[in-house]
Amino acid sequence: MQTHHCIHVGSPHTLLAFCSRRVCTRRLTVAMATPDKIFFATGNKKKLEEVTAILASGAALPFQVEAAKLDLPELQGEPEEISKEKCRIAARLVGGAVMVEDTSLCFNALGGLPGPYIKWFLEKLGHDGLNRMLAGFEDKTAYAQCIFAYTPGPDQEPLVFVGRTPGRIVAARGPADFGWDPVFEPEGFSETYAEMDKEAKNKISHRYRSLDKLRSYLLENSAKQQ
Ligand SMILES: O=c1[nH]c(=O)c2ncn([C@@H]3O[C@H](COP(=O)(O)OP(=O)(O)OP(=O)(O)O)[C@@H](O)[C@H]3O)c2[nH]1
Ligand SMILES: [Mg+2]
Repeated sequence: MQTHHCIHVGSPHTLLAFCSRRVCTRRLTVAMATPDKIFFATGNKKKLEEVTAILASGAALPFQVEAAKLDLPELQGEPEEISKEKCRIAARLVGGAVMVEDTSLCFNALGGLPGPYIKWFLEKLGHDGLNRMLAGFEDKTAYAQCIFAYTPGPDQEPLVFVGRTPGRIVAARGPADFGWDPVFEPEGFSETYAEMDKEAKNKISHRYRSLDKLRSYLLENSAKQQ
């Protein structure tokens, strides 16, 4: 029997095994195991409520999702990179498989800003201030974006899943118990996120769209292991 000395090159969700023998061109693709438990790391109670409801409303998962209450840093840069780096930090802190998400609110007239910095804009300006930022523009359209990042462990590169819901910025309507929900009216609806039933929001939201992609990935990946 020949002995192959293979090196393993980690890509986000596969282990690619390349044989190091020059004559051998064999390349194996092995799906990365889905762990039994995945932490959802966030410091935001409302996000956790929505994630719990979205996961409960879909197909049964072959792994457990456990909340990890962490105070994760607010990073700057491109939204996908922010989410990935947040995920790397969380994976080191929990020492295992983890998912995080980073949420942006992007005004089209402002080239996508405030984007990932919406937390500070909302905190400093409030709902009225967010509306006033668009006072000089005809275009009040915006999109809500959620990017889940997932890694099976601290030594693996995170994968990202982008979910977007288009809409527009309006004067605040509805309960003010979650961030900018009162000023965001999703396209095709006459209610703001805040005025909608939780269930209705969770069927069309940026968070649902992103988490649904991650869920499909995890289900597919765990099916491959059966
Ligand atoms: O009305 C809203 N509807 C939503 O669906 C929603 N999702 C997030 N947010 C707010 O937007 C900022 C994102 O910043 P963010 O992603 O860094 O979140 P965060 O710092 O609160 O938690 P985390 O980073 O620990 O997970 C924070 O102010 C969040 O409160 C939302 N507001
Ligand atoms: Mg944050």
